[in-house]
Order: sequence, then structure tokens, then C-alpha cells
Amino acid sequence: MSAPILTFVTGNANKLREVSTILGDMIPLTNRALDLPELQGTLEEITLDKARRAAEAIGGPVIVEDTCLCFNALNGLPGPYVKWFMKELGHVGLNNMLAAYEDKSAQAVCTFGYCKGPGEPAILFEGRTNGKIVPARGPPVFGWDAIFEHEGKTFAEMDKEHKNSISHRFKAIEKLKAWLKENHPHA
Ligand SMILES: O=c1nc[nH]c2c1ncn2[C@H]1C[C@H](O)[C@@H](COP(=O)(O)OP(=O)(O)OP(=O)(O)O)O1
Ligand SMILES: [Mg+2]
Repeated sequence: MSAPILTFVTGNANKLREVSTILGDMIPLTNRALDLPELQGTLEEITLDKARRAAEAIGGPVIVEDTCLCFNALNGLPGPYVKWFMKELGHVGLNNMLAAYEDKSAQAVCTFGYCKGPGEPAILFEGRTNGKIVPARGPPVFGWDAIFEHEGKTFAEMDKEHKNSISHRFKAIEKLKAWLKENHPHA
């Protein structure tokens, strides 16, 4: 019996590229570019709900991913809402949000949700990378990469291999991979 193909539901081409690179060919993956509605709530609630909605839409096993950028001085905000802050305020605005605070430290958080199919429970895999928010350096290609500095370099200044070896996304995928190996048929 052949395994049901695992679908990564994301509307973000940059995420898809990184996830495909990091996963390699261990698990056959297909993509559906749906921009799923996202709940408001904690990152866990948002990703669980996103995974369930994706499984309903696809009618089979799915992974989804939600990314947060958490400013420590702001008790974790903008967190899961960073997409909208980035869109309206840009790199400069995100820096300005921290102007009132000494503490520029931040965490990049990636949470994968796996759901086997409609009506099934979803499970989560989280990865976090510490850094700090700085004025933009490096090519502004992917989201807030240019303002997130980790060990002296912004994500945008790192080559892809470097980012993909220390990123929030890499750490979450390591956990996902280990679980899929044991639990996803024929992976
Ligand atoms: O490694 C990253 N480096 C820099 N920026 C990043 C990264 N990963 C996500 N991002 C941006 C994309 C979006 O502005 C927000 C997350 O929002 P998030 O809802 O998870 O992503 P999305 O809506 O673009 O794609 P999806 O269809 O998978 O929900 O942070
Ligand atoms: Mg989204």
C-alpha cells in the first residue's frame, strides 16, 4: 500500500523553499498554496487550528507552519501577528517599536502542525532561535530576515545553508522529521 502523500499547506514561497531544502528527500512532500484563515490566540492555538483547517481542505495528511517574531521587551509581541506588523510598518517600524526599550532581544519561533486528516487531532513541533532586532542589513528578500541578528549576522546576511542550519525552522523540522520517521507511513 502506498503512503498518502503529505501536503505542506502554505501560501509562502520562501517558507516552502526552506522547508523543502531542510527536509531533503526523506519525506515526499507536495504543496498547496492556500492562505488559510488564522485564529487569534497563542501560537499553539493558532497552529493547531491551522492544521485542522488544512486537513479539512486537503482531505488527507498535512503539515502547516506558523512563524512568530517575539520581542522580549514586549512580552512576546508581535508574535504570531508579525505578518501584519511587517506589512504595515516594515523593517524601520519594527525597529521603532523597540525604541522605548533597552532590550532589543527577540526570538524567532517556528511551529509545525501535523494533522493526519479531517477530524483527527493535530500535533505540534516547535523550534526557537534567539537574536536581536537591528536596523536592516542584507537583502530584504524574506520577511524580517534583514532585521533579525543572530551571533553577529542577520538572517538576510547569512547564506541559505547557514540560516538553514541554525534557524527556528530548522530546529522545528528536526523534531518533525524524527516524529514522521516513526509515525508517518513509509516515510
Ligand atoms: O524565517 C523567516 N524569516 C523572515 N521572515 C519570516 C520567516 N518565516 C516567516 N516569516 C514572515 C512571513 C510572514 O510575514 C510572517 C509569518 O506569518 P505566517 O502566517 O507564519 O506566514 P505566511 O502567512 O506568510 O504563510 P502561511 O501560508 O504558511 O501562513 O513572518
Ligand atoms: Mg499565514
